[in-house]
Order: sequence, then structure tokens, then C-alpha cells
Amino acid sequence: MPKYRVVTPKGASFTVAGSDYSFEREALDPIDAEIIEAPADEAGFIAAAKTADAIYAKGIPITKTIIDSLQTCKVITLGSVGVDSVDVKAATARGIPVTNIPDTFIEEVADHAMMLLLAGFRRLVEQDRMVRSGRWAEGRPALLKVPRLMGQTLGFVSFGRVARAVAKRAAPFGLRMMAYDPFIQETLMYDHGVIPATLNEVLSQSDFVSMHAPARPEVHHMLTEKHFRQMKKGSIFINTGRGATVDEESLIKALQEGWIAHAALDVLEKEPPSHNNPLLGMENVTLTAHVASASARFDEARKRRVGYELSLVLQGMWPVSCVNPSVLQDTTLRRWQPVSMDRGPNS
Ligand SMILES: O=C(O)CC[C@@H](O)C(=O)O
Repeated sequence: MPKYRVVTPKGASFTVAGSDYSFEREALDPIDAEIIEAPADEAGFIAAAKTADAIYAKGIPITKTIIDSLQTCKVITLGSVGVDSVDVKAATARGIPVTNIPDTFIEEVADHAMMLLLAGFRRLVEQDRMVRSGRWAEGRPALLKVPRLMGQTLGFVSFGRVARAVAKRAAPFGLRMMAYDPFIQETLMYDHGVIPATLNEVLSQSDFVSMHAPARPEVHHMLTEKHFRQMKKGSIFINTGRGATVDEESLIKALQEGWIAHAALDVLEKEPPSHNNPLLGMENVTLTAHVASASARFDEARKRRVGYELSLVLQGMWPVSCVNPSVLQDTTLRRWQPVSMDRGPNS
């Protein structure tokens, strides 16, 4: 009989040991685990998960009700940076570590953010439509109104790993950069050629505002009407983080009434959006389908990383990336590496 039971909602893309189910990595023994695919409804999930040793949380919100029903769970793992699908507070109250994968798709998301910045700025979608619809001659006049990119200001709201990778890409374009992030040391900003600033300074001085606030309840609707009103008239808003960090109604109003020039968004408040979401019909909006992290290495890299975190905890060790590290102190898990206990939500 397998030693551990790992529960994952039906349809989560996991393949089981013997093929490419990656519960092993150098220095770790392969773990003897049974993978149980649970129904994705709350009651069905609880029935399967209550005596599980670990949960891979994908495709189902891991609510307080689910967490409170868990009797033997040692870890809840996530295959994303965002932890919005798990009630972390409830897990912390139960002493269950929650892990995420903040370092696996940084480069992909930063590429995507830079692409959205450039596409919005040089009106890529509009230009493409003009050429395809026989309006070749309209292309040049449209861009004659657009300033030169060099010397424009890029402002980051939150300066975590992805924002820092965007800063590395933006520097050679000659962008001036500033960032608001109360959890990140100013020296780290200076290291990236970025000036520390208040939120008001970032919003009111930037030609591009790149949103990177993490998916956490504390930053729900962090940007509201008041904030979009502070932004420059010609500015471009880019979001590759989470739609819920922005009050979308206010963003729509800002775009309709010309407080800002353009929004380039990979994430929306409701995904997929309903067909009557006004953003879908707006010319000054560039959209992608929450795909910033996707690349040919995505599935494999995610599986390996999730498996690694699960293996560590099930074999009695601290996980690498714990979003509620305070619980580790009270577990019997063995500390084997330096883990910062005071990291901010964007680290
Ligand atoms: O799971 C995905 O497909 C994307 C996850 C991404 O938004 C993240 O938070 O890492």
C-alpha cells in the first residue's frame, strides 16, 4: 500500500509515477504516493481529501470549509505564483504550510509584460487591423502622434521578481523607471536602475504603469477610480498579475473617458470574460487570455516544481517556497535550508 495519499482535483494535469510524474529530484528519494483524483465540487473534494497527506490545489478553490475538514494534511501545494485559490489564513490557523512556485515562470511573464507594453505603445493590434482591412495608408498617421519610447517613464506597482525581470528588459530601451513597493528594499530597486517612489508618484509620473501586485485579499481592488484619475492622460496600463487587484469598472471608465490612453491586459476580474464585458469591444485595449506564464516548458516545469515541494514536506523537510512560513516553526519538519521568515508578499 502506498505510504502517502495526495489528492488533486480531477483534470489537474498530473501523470502518475512510472511515467513523468515527478515526485523525485536529486537528493530526494522518490516518494511512494497514491494520487487520488477528487471531484472538483466542494463536498466531493472534502470526502476524498479529509484523510489525505497532501493536496495539489488546482482548478478548485481550497476554502476554509475544505481546510477545516482536513485531518491529516501536511501541505497544500499550488502550481502558480498566485495564492488566491487557497484560503491561506485558514491554512495558517490549522498549521498547514501552503507552497507556491514564485520562481518558475518569471522570465515568461516578464517577456509577456514587455510585449504588452510595446504592443500597446506602438498600437500593434490597431496597425495589424489597418493592414488587413486595406487601410495601409492610415498606419503611419496613427503612429505620428506617438512619442519616442526612449526617455519615457515606466512605473511598477509592486516590485517582486517579475517586475524586476521586466526592469532588466526595459532598461536597454532607455526607459526611466520607478517603483512602489513597501515590502521591497530600496537598494534592490536601485540595483535595477529603478527609483523608489510612492504610489501617487508612480501613477502620476509614469507613461506606463505595470501592475504586479500579488493575488492576495489585502490588495483586492488596490487600484480604484481615484488611482486611474491620478494617471497621465496618455499613459498605458499593463497588468500581468491578477485582474482582482484592479477595480475593472473604474479601469473601463478611465479608458472610455480618456483619463488614460490604453490598457494592455493579460488578466481580468472574471476569466474568461463575459461576452458583454466592455473591454472586449474597446479599440484602446490589448488583451491576452491569462497566458503570460505559458511556454513550451510550462507543464513540465510546473509538475517538477510542485512535486519537489510535496516530496520535501512528505519526507519531513521544510518546503522551498512557503507562503505562510510562520507555520513551519511549529511543525516537526526539518529545516534544511535558510528560509526567510519575514518575506513580504512580493518576494
Ligand atoms: O495556472 C496558470 O495557468 C497561470 C498561473 C499564474 O497566473 C500564476 O499565478 O502563476
